[in-house]
Amino acid sequence: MDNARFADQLASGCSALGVTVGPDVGPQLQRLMAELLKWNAKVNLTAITAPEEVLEKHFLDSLAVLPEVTGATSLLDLGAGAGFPGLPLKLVLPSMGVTLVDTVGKKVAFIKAAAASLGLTGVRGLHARAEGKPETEGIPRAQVLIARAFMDLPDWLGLAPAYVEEGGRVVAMLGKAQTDAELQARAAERNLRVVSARAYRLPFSGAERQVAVFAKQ
Ligand SMILES: C[S@@+](CC[C@H](N)C(=O)[O-])C[C@H]1O[C@@H](n2cnc3c(N)ncnc32)[C@H](O)[C@@H]1O
Repeated sequence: MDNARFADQLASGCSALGVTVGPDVGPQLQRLMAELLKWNAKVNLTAITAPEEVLEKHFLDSLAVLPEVTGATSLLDLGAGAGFPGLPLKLVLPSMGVTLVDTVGKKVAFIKAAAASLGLTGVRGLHARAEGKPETEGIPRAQVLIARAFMDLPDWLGLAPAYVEEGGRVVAMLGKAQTDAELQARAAERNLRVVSARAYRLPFSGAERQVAVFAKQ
């Protein structure tokens, strides 16, 4: 994808999602895509490899949750894989500290290399398994905890509160939308409350997504 097409697709995708990004973000995302595709040719990081799909399914889907994340000083992305949604969010919110955790060493190695190549500060890639014991795992708590495609919602909500600072929130990016009643029920089981829930569609494929935010009762 050439520079002009990338810029055009990013602008129209952001506009469809109702999010705004600064002028530096496009070139940074292009560099991130180049790094991802270069690494992916050698080590399997993601099944999404067509540039148009990387832009939509990784980058724009990550940026779609900017409204839920903006204002946080720290973000913890559990099960970040090749860095989604944490890396694109960091590009738009550069003063936010971001920790990205994964059990797979090569994914964490990529996150670290990509952050270095982009000259990002305040990004930490952590090779660890999240099992609900942040101290023993060496995983820092954050104001906002986020995950995409990580665990089933009940398991995720069981694990998540341990990683959230007092007054913080849990952001769940869901491929399969839940009804309000289902979200309320899942939250109540874990002594959480639903702060917000919002459905959206990816701008080009029209694929359905949902983002739900939870806080401690
Ligand atoms: C389906 S991938 C999603 C990756 C990324 N969030 C995305 O949406 O592209 C799930 C990731 O979670 C990681 N993972 C699974 N269980 C984990 C755990 N307990 N702690 C940390 N990472 C875990 C896997 O290695 C995998 O990279």
